[in-house]
This record gives sequence, structure tokens and C-alpha cells, in this order.
Amino acid sequence: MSDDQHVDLVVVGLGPGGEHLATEAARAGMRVVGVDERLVGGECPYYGCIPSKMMIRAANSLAEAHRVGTLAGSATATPDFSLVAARIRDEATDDWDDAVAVKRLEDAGVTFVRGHARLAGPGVVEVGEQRFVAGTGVVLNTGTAPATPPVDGLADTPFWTNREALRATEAPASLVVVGGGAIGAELAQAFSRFGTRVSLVEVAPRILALEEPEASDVVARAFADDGIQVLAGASIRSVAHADGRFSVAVTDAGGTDLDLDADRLLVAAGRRPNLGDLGLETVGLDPSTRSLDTDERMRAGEKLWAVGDITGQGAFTHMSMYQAGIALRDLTGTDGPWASYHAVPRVTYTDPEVGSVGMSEQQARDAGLDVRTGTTDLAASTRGWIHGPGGAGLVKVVEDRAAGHLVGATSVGPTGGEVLSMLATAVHARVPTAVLREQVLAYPTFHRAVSSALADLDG
Ligand SMILES: Cc1cc2nc3c(=O)[nH]c(=O)nc-3n(C[C@H](O)[C@H](O)[C@H](O)COP(=O)(O)OP(=O)(O)OC[C@H]3O[C@@H](n4cnc5c(N)ncnc54)[C@H](O)[C@@H]3O)c2cc1C
Ligand SMILES: NC(=O)c1ccc[n+]([C@@H]2O[C@H](COP(=O)([O-])OP(=O)(O)OC[C@H]3O[C@@H](n4cnc5c(N)ncnc54)[C@H](O)[C@@H]3O)[C@@H](O)[C@H]2O)c1
Repeated sequence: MSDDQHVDLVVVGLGPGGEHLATEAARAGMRVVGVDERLVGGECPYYGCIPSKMMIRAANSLAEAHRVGTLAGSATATPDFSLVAARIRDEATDDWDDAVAVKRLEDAGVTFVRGHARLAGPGVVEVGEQRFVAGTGVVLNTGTAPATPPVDGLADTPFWTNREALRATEAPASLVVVGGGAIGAELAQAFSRFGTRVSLVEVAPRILALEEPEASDVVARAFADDGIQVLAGASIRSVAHADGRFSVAVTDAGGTDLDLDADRLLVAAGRRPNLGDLGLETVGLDPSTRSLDTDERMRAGEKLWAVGDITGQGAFTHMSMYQAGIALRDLTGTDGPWASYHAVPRVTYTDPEVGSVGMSEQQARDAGLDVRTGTTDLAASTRGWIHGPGGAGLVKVVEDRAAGHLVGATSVGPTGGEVLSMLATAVHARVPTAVLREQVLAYPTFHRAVSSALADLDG
């Protein structure tokens, strides 16, 4: 081991939050070392948000072309996956090369080290033969990796995770997707719209199980219209791979055994945190933990901060960036506001999109709140009806009756993620429901359906 290198801050893992924090801390005059063993920027730009949304944008353009038949005449759309594969390779990921991101980091004054970092005590980080001693401390932003569920035979097969799926150069003829959470649902629909025959197997009773049941129902109907076979409440008995094909033995919700046969298998069954080989025991933390407890300033221990997916507060890029901003304020001695999680938004980019913020109805009831809910069918709203095909959706609001403001909301629809914005503001700022009702909403927007959902609170 070479001599200690004394710096102010070491950022371990340069996901969206870590990259931002390292850059801004260096710009603020700190001596910063940023370490990543893979690509600077983390999962989001290379294997997550950006390439997946690019694929979804392309897939949805095909679906929209198919709607011309009922709306405007005739159109023929012939899927060509190579176009979006090239766009992901060339425009989004630079062929999975982070040279530009590394240069941006170094131009800001950060010393970048590529390698696997481990803690070696409070404020001390080792990367191979290098040892850094950080006077101010260490920020962890190590993120997650795809989890492999304990299914008989699975580990021995060449299954895809999100990483291989988003590097695909062609859409497979057939695909089995394991997991109906955000990753599974988004990619199942995108491939299906490129002509892939898709079966999705979900162990929970419904897809998008974190969302309101009504939202899961709307998306399940859209998937049926797309021709996706959804097996919810199903269990996978075993997986095998022979002669280039996967065979997945499933027991469906009714107890019937079936065998699914496909060219590809995508496992999107959750994530595991990158915490196991990080030296957490050297700072008094449990290396087998699934998430790190942080206080409102993102402090996780002595000379230690944590941001992003590993904090367990929502595995989203916006959460990683939000927490990085808070940790940066603490590190640079700036005032809060400090972390608050009562209005965390998320959007699943299926068609229709599913946006939600705060608590679901069940979570609010479980929290002991006296809850009123209001729901409206988007397709029956003026704009939903005008939209016609592809206009399915809903708005649901969850009110704390005693407090008189919303604690949660869901918006599903062609622009469900955008409609969410006003609902997120309402939950974040605890706007009184009476004030929301006074607001004039432009006609005929999708977001105008929020007023019908609010009116339904009385129903
Ligand atoms: C397919 C997919 C689609 C997604 N879509 C969205 C979306 O639309 N919107 C959204 O908000 N979120 C989305 N997400 C989630 C989003 O990608 C993550 O929440 C986001 O990347 C934030 O993660 P993070 O900051 O915790 O770190 P990550 O992005 O996971 O990065 C962690 C970094 O740490 C590095 N690292 C780990 N351990 C070490 C170590 N010991 N030493 C050195 N380096 C280490 C890794 O190499 C990696 O670069 C998606 C995820 C996936 C997989
Ligand atoms: N649009 C977005 O913001 C977006 C998109 C993709 C991912 N993400 C983030 O990434 C995280 C990980 O996504 P994910 O979809 O992998 O995880 P997830 O935890 O959301 O969903 C995994 C699903 O797999 C199911 N599952 C687990 N084991 C199974 C088995 N053996 N057989 C069948 N089903 C099984 C689970 O019941 C669950 O529904 C999400 O929590 C989300 O925060 C966000």
C-alpha cells in the first residue's frame, strides 16, 4: 500500500447523485476524489432511465401509428429496432463509453479514480493500492445491481437483465419477462411494440404492485390490448436453456402448470444494493444491510454520508439528485432545507404512464389516517374522450380528512407523468383541498380531470 493521500472528500460511486455532488463540491473549492468501478453517471444514463425511455419513445411512436386507422385514415408502420438501438448506442451512451463524463468531472477539479473502493475506517477509502484519507468525509453513492431470484436453473442460463436488454441490437421474436415492476413493465411493452411476442410473469397478484390497484388494472388492460400475456400471481418452478431457447416452467394463479418457450428471458425481479463489499464493518455498520439509515442531512455515520438507491428512500434518479443536493449543503456548511420524504413522486413510463406521489390509499390507512379518496375515469373526461384510442387512465386523490389536504395521488394516462406535477405540488406543499378546488383548470386539458377527482371526495 502506497502513502496516504490527504484530501477533503471522497465520493464512492458516481451515480447521478455522486457525480453531481463531486462536481459541485470541487467547484466549491474542496479537494475531491471520485471513484467508480464502472461508468461515471451510474445506471441511469447507460442502462436505465435514458436508454429505456429512448426505447419507449420509439415503441410508442409505432403504437401511435397504429391508432391512425381509427382516427385519420391509414398508415403502415414497419418496426425497425436497429434505429433505436443505434440511437441508444450513439446518442445516449456513446457506445457505453464515459470519456465525456470523466472529462467533465476532471474539468470541474475532481480527481477521478477507476476501481473498486472499500472503506477502511472513518474517512478512509482504499482503491487497490491507493489509500485516501478524507478530512471532511466520505459520501457513498454505490447504487444497486440486478438481483437474481432463487429460481431453479436460472443462474446457469444466459438470461438478460436491464443491462443486456438495453444493449440489444435487435428485438427478439419472443421474450419472457420475470417481474412486473417498473423495469419489467416498461421493457415488456416496449419490446412488444417492436413485434416481440411477450409473456410477463409476476409473483404478486398484480403488475405494478406498488401502485394503486386501479392503476395496475388500467395498465393490465393496455397490456392485453398490446397482446402481452400477463401471468400475475404466478410462480416460476424452473428455468432451462437449450439450443438457444429458454424454457420457463410456471404455475399460474389458478394452479395450472404451463411451459413458456422464448428466445430471450429478461429478469427484472428487483435490485440488490452494492453494499456487501464496501468495508461497512470498518465504520461500525452491518455489511449485510439492504439500505443505510441516514439522518435529514444524509449522514450515515462518522465522517460518512450516503445518497441514492442505497438509502432505501426510492430508487429514482430524482431522489439521488435531491439527496446529493442536501449532502452537499451539509458538507459545505450551507443551510437546509433538509430531507423530507412525504411527497416523493415516481412515474412508470408505460403507455398509459403511471404517476404517483406520496401515500397510496392503503399506505395512508396503514399509517392510521382517516382517509377520503376521490377517483375519476380519464377516458370519460372531455380530453380523454377527444383523445380516443390510447386515452385510458384515471386520477385518484387520497386526502387526510382531518388535515384537509392530499397525502397521496395517482394519475394514469397518456401524459400521466406530466399531470402528476400539480398533484405533487399539492402533496408537497400540503395545499388545503378547499384551495385546490378554487383553482381554475384550463379546458380541455388532461389535468382538468383532477377537479373531477376532487369533487368525487364528497361522493
Ligand atoms: C431499466 C431502468 C430504468 C430506470 N428508469 C428510471 C426512470 O425513468 N426514472 C428514474 O428516476 N429512475 C429510473 N431508474 C432508476 C435509476 O437508474 C437509479 O435510481 C439511479 O441510477 C440512481 O442510482 P444511484 O445514484 O443510487 O446510483 P447508480 O446509478 O446505481 O450508480 C452507482 C455507481 O456506483 C458504482 N459503484 C458501486 N459500488 C462501487 C464501489 N465499491 N467502488 C466504486 N464504485 C462503485 C457503480 O459502478 C455505479 O456507477 C431506472 C433504473 C433501471 C435499471
Ligand atoms: N420509471 C422509473 O422511475 C423506473 C423505471 C425502472 C426502474 N426504476 C427503479 O428501479 C427499481 C427496480 O426495478 P424492478 O422493476 O427491477 O424492481 P421492483 O422491485 O419494482 O419490481 C420487481 C418485481 O419482480 C417481482 N418478482 C420478484 N421475484 C420474482 C419471481 N421469482 N418471479 C416473478 N416475479 C418476481 C416482484 O414481485 C416485483 O413486482 C424500481 O424500484 C424503481 O425504483 C424506476
